[in-house]
Amino acid sequence: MTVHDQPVAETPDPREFGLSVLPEHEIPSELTALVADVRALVDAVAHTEAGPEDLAEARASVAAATERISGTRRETGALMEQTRPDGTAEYGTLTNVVSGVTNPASPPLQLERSGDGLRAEITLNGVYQGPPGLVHGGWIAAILDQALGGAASAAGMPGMTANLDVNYRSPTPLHAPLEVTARVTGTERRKVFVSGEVRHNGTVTAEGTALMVRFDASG
Ligand SMILES: CCCCCCCCCCCCCC(=O)SCCNC(=O)CCNC(=O)[C@H](O)C(C)(C)COP(=O)(O)OP(=O)(O)OC[C@H]1O[C@@H](n2cnc3c(N)ncnc32)[C@H](O)[C@@H]1OP(=O)(O)O
Repeated sequence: MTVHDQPVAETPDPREFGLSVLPEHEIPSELTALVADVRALVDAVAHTEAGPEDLAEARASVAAATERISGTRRETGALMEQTRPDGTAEYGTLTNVVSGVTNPASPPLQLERSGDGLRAEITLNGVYQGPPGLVHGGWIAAILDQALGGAASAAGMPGMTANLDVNYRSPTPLHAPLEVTARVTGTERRKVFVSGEVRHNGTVTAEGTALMVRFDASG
């Protein structure tokens, strides 16, 4: 069976594409807690005014921590398998730079099924700064790309972004709750058309449309 033959609601098993898959329950809670701590560390480093002594001590602690956990490494590109309430499986990339649950370089973006697509609430700290006090437009595009690709994937049509179009309607603030939404708006052969928005206090700050081209599993 190819991706093209599958019913829209059924998410293809990434193992069919040669990707490795880790069930969510096998990710230690200590790892997700460490990811949150490292995000806080990145924010602290970006904004610290500490003196040389404290900085040198912090650097030694970070080096020791890096050494401690570097012995074994997971394969890049591994996917996490979650079980939906109806018992079927759902997949997301573990180290994805926009929403990877084990990647502290990603913002804490957790997209969930909602209505006709996906939705997330996220607050971005100063690490994601572009203009003073505002979110960098590149990160807004990245978050929209992830939401749009995720919406296609959640609808059973995972693929690659062929085209992404973003309109920035109003400045997107840092340190403020944002709502991200995305949905599939149409399909044509392997083409999946998606649209999505970022909102603050109900006002659209950015909107995006994308063309996702479904993976060709036929060979
Ligand atoms: C299973 C795994 C699940 C994991 C999911 C977790 C969620 C992850 C969410 C991640 C989110 C983040 C996602 C990321 O970051 S994805 C990373 C960024 N994207 C890329 O790197 C993609 C690079 N490009 C390619 O690989 C190829 O060009 C693709 C695959 C896109 C198409 O090459 P392919 O050889 O396969 O297909 P085709 O050429 O036969 O074209 C097919 C159809 O598409 C039409 N077309 C093609 N390009 C364009 C274009 N630019 N504008 C308009 N139309 C275009 C084309 O005319 C044709 O139409 P038609 O003749 O049918 O009418």
